[in-house]
Amino acid sequence: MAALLLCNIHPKPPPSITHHRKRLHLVANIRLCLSAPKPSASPRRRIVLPPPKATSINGFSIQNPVVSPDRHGEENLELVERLRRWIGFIRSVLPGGSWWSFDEDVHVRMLAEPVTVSRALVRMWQLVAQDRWVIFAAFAALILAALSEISVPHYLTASIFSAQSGEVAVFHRNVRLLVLLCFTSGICSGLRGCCFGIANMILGDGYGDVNEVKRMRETLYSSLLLQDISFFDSETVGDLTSRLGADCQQVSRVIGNDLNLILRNGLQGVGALIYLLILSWPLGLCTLIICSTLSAVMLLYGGYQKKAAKLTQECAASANEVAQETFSLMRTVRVYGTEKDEVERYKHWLGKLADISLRQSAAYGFWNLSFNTLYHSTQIIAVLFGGTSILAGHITAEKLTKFILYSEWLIYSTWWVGDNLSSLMQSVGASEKVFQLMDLLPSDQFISKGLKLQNLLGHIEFENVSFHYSSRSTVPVLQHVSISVHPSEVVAIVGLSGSGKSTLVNLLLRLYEPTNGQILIDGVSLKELDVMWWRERIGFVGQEPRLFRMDISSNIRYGCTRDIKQKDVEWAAKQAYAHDFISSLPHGYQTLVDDDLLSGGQKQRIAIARAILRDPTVLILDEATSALDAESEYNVKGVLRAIRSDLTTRRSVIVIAHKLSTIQAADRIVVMDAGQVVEMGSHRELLLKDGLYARLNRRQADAVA
Ligand SMILES: Nc1ncnc2c1ncn2[C@@H]1O[C@H](COP(=O)(O)OP(=O)(O)OP(=O)(O)O)[C@@H](O)[C@H]1O
Repeated sequence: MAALLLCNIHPKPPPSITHHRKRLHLVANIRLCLSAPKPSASPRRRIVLPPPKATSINGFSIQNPVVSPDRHGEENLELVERLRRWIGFIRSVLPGGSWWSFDEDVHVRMLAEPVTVSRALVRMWQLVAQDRWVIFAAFAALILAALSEISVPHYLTASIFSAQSGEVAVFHRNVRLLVLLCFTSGICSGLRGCCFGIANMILGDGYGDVNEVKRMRETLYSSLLLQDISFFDSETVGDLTSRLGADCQQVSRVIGNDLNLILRNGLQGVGALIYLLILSWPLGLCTLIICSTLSAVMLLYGGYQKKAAKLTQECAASANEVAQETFSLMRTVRVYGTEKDEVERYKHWLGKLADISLRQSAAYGFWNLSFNTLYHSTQIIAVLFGGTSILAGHITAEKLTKFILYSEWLIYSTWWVGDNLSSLMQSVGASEKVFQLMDLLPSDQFISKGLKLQNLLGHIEFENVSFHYSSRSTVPVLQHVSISVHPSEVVAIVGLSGSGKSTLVNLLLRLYEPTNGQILIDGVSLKELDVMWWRERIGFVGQEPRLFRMDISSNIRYGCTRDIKQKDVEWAAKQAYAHDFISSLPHGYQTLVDDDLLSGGQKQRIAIARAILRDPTVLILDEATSALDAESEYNVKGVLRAIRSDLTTRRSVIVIAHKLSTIQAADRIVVMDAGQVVEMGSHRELLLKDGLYARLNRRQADAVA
């Protein structure tokens, strides 16, 4: 009868089913590793084999057998070799063996101290604290459901044995209680699941458009967006999107899933243990010892899973990075025919992921093995000691049945706690990077409130500015640069590629800070100005303007804080000679574009329209006309001339150009070489000087001729 009850009432599935597939994978891999080499020589013919090659599978080195001309000797050697490999492999897969260690070349980049479980939980609590009522309701439902569920075996056994002994009143009372317990546990379990689900959604696992969902993703995203530009020089897009996607999802499972199940099973386990000790303390003590052993194995397993989770995270991010890069450079990949190479690059990381997953599955197998052995030990102990006690008349069959049911409950609860604890460890492992990124302080530029000048004239002065990028601190990019741009002046910056022209503009936009010297705007240090205010007054067209996946009108309006009407957008587009091509598109200004749907010249014209629409005091054009055809370039230059000569709007213009013909009319030309200003003057003055500018000019003229 006890066996019948055991089969029917326990609500949880046996642990071994879930990972059956993974274990098959493991077996297949081990078979692959140990399969004997195919017979390579017939008995009569002498075959000269190539020299033995060393092979390595997961760091387990295998030496191919040396073939002797003598067949018996050859077979013996082969047998010895196979035996040696078997022993080597068995030793490596035993707990603590080399097979279990993870690949060394997967580098986990750490930004701060590792996160402990308690710290991770505190951080998650901070994220859901705003909606703490959900968590409290979830815990209340959890406690009620757990208490109801744990009482079921008691009343079930009591009902059966009261029916057997013919106590009708007791039987009916027990059945009524059973029905009540079933209802309470059902309703409370439903409530618990719902409340934890909501908590999960708040934390970041939700995909609905419910208010305040995805708090973790939001927090992480805004923390990332407020970092200095140099941060993005060192982090890759694939890595960051991986943190925002898969890692946030993994972390958000903690409260809604892992913690929920750990608490439920923990509570039920403690209840079952108390009940067991009350029923029979010696038998209860035996079960407790077995459960403690299980807990010790569980802790080891949890630690291993945490490490595996971190490595999985790194490999997944690297695979993501490769895919992202390949997709964004798809045209280059296609033209150079490197699809296979890219697949290999991706496969490399997938291989590493599979490698980690294999070890995780094997660890899971060990964990299940320990569980099953210890689980059956409790049954044997119960039957052995319990049966003897029944025979001696110390306990009743009803008590023993209850004991077996509750000991099973206890051991399954321990198993579930262990299983969810390892999942919790994985989530904590994944949370490390997420929290470290969340904890990064925003760039100073967003914290400090700077000055806003009443009347900006646009007088720019670089005073002895030197700079190097922090990612290459030994390479000076700018050295002692001193330039001034007067209000309404057009200054062109020319020089060889890599001489630091764009860097100069980056400093003016405050994307980076000078390492030495300072930049003054109307006599005030740029550092003291409110950076958002300053950037609002700049119109910038970069070397390779990129468009957002939105309609053309929104792309032109992008970042403009003024109240803009559609006619203003069209005016700016006309000024940038973009109106005609926009109007010829099927949906005109409402055409959805992204970076790949327009030509380089069309994108440049939209970017110029965007800069003009801002009505900037300082206009910066970094190779802004490089992709324009001769006519558009001529027209756009005409617009720039008009903007400049418009006396009602005073505008300082900085133009960087490689085509020297485009900047001849500039008020001043600054020539740069290796991060230094080597010449300065008008086109005519510089030609007379016969220096670098004159040389570059001659070269370009020769190239055209
Ligand atoms: N984000 C960065 N991190 C590190 N080094 C950089 C970075 N950006 C540019 N550099 C380096 O700084 C130097 C100057 O680059 P910059 O882009 O300012 O040159 P440039 O004169 O504008 O070149 P080009 O005319 O080809 O655009 C180059 O050696 C470049 O490799």
